Amino acid sequence: MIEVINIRKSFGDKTILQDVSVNMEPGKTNLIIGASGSGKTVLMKCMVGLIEVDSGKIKYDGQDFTAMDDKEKKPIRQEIGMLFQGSALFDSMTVEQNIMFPLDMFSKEKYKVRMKRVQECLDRVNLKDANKKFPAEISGGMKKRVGIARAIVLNPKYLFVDEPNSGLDPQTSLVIDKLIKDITVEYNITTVVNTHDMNTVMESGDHIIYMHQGLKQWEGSNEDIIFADDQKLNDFIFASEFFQDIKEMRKTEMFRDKGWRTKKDGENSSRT
Ligand SMILES: Nc1ncnc2c1ncn2[C@@H]1O[C@H](COP(=O)(O)OP(=O)(O)OP(=O)(O)O)[C@@H](O)[C@H]1O
Repeated sequence: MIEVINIRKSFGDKTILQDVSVNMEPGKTNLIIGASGSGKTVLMKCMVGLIEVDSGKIKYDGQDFTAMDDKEKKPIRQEIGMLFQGSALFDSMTVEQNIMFPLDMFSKEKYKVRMKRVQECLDRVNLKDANKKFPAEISGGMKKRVGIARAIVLNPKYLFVDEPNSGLDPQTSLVIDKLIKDITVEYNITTVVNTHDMNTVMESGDHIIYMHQGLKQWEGSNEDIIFADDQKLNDFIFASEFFQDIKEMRKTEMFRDKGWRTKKDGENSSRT
């Protein structure tokens, strides 16, 4: 689990994060959502230590990451996998070499053992016949898969993903979302995803954190979001009439499927 406890961050006289606290749980896809400039990336960078907080704490499984020096942070950093926007692959390396890179840096295993692990990860993300290809020779969706394979090659306990669907078509986005979610559950990873994609929110959001002007405005699951009455959240997620209608339809469906009673039935709404 990653605990974010009362963190604050300003740049000059501009406050970016105002007293944010949140727990990111293992085996869950924890999504950070919010408008451009609301502080999502700064929050994520504070969590991995790329930006130093002004006050507050970040704890990794109970260990106070913010109180550690660089040497003390190293073992935790080795347990963090990262997937950046645009996948950030090395253009001059093949797919295989890209995934091997973290192992070359941190593993003392023999080449054969490392290559076996590379192949396992390639198989896990369902990438076939791409080992010897260069990033320029594969599609955006395949690049994401390579990025995911590289992010999990060291068996991370924590996975940070920035905008997994940027530049992908809706269908490929769903496949990538599912892959991230499946891997999270399978390896019990604490996954933190920064996203603008409402499909991701509705499909993979076990735990959603909505940021508004540097504050944690709302948190809950993709099911809770249907029933949320936070005006700012609703304005953000269900901005268009189309999405508003879908929300109402989904709400009605969920009431029906789960046997909840609605006010429409002439009774008080009740969820159990
Ligand atoms: N290193 C920095 N120095 C000064 N200001 C910064 C720095 N990094 C971020 N900011 C400011 O912090 C605010 C929040 O930025 P952040 O990148 O977290 O937004 P975001 O919610 O991730 O937006 P987007 O969805 O567009 O990526 C912005 O006003 C940005 O200009």
